[in-house]
Amino acid sequence: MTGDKTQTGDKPGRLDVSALTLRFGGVTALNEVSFTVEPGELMAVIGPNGAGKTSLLNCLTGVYRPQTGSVRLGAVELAGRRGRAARAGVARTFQNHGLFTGLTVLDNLLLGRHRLTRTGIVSGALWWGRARGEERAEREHVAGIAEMFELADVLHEKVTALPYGVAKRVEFARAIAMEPKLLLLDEPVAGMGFEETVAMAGHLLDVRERFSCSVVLIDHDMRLVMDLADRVTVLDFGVVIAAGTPEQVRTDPKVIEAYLGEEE
Ligand SMILES: Nc1ncnc2c1ncn2[C@@H]1O[C@H](COP(=O)(O)OP(=O)(O)OP(=O)(O)O)[C@@H](O)[C@H]1O
Repeated sequence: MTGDKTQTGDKPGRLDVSALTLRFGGVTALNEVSFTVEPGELMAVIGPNGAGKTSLLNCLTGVYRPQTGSVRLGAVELAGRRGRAARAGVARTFQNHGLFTGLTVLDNLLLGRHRLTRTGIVSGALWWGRARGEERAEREHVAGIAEMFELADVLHEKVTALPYGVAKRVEFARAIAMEPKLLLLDEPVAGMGFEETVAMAGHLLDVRERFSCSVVLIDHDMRLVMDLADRVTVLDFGVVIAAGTPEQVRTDPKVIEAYLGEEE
């Protein structure tokens, strides 16, 4: 079973976050947070330090169990259901990439495909021919993704040998290899220089053009956010203080006030 059938009319791949409240003791990290992301849409979630962005991502992946509220991806309820998110088609990148550093780029990308491969270990042993055929197809698929992310030259390198910016790109590519319905990007350009940031922004645009997954992007780089997002949700002390297009949010007095003193 992959999830609860909650109501008819749920759009596959639509993220529906509803009245999410998460407390840590006396701290309310998220307070009645609601928003939706349509398939193919890029939603940026921004806010000053401690606003609740990471807590939100952890609720979307079922790592944190909110006290109240729901997180639905299509018809599947994810809130508090650890382990269900990946099966439901959620892929996430991390602030400090979450790759297997001792493995090659190719193996990391193939591991991203694991959820999607049909032949398990036992059936693979029984149906060796089918397993071989599937493996070949997987390698070809992954090679195409590596090409898209300009990783073809480093496919057989171990991740540990790669510069940080390239490793972040590998992680992004691995998330795409999972063919996600919902892609969660946690500070994809953090720690990158200007050129690497521009390159990453290009890959983000590429992904938006070629795939129809819903995307939630968290980043402190306002230029990236404002350039790429279709809509922006602004959190402050766990509360949604503004939501709208980048232009609407940029000029919102509540947002300007929340960020006063935050800029370098
Ligand atoms: N595991 C935890 N235990 C207790 N309090 C927590 C925990 N995780 C987060 N918090 C608190 O919840 C609030 C929101 O934190 P969160 O890390 O989600 O904010 P953030 O917007 O991601 O911040 P940053 O931009 O600095 O990463 C903060 O007050 C934080 O101290």
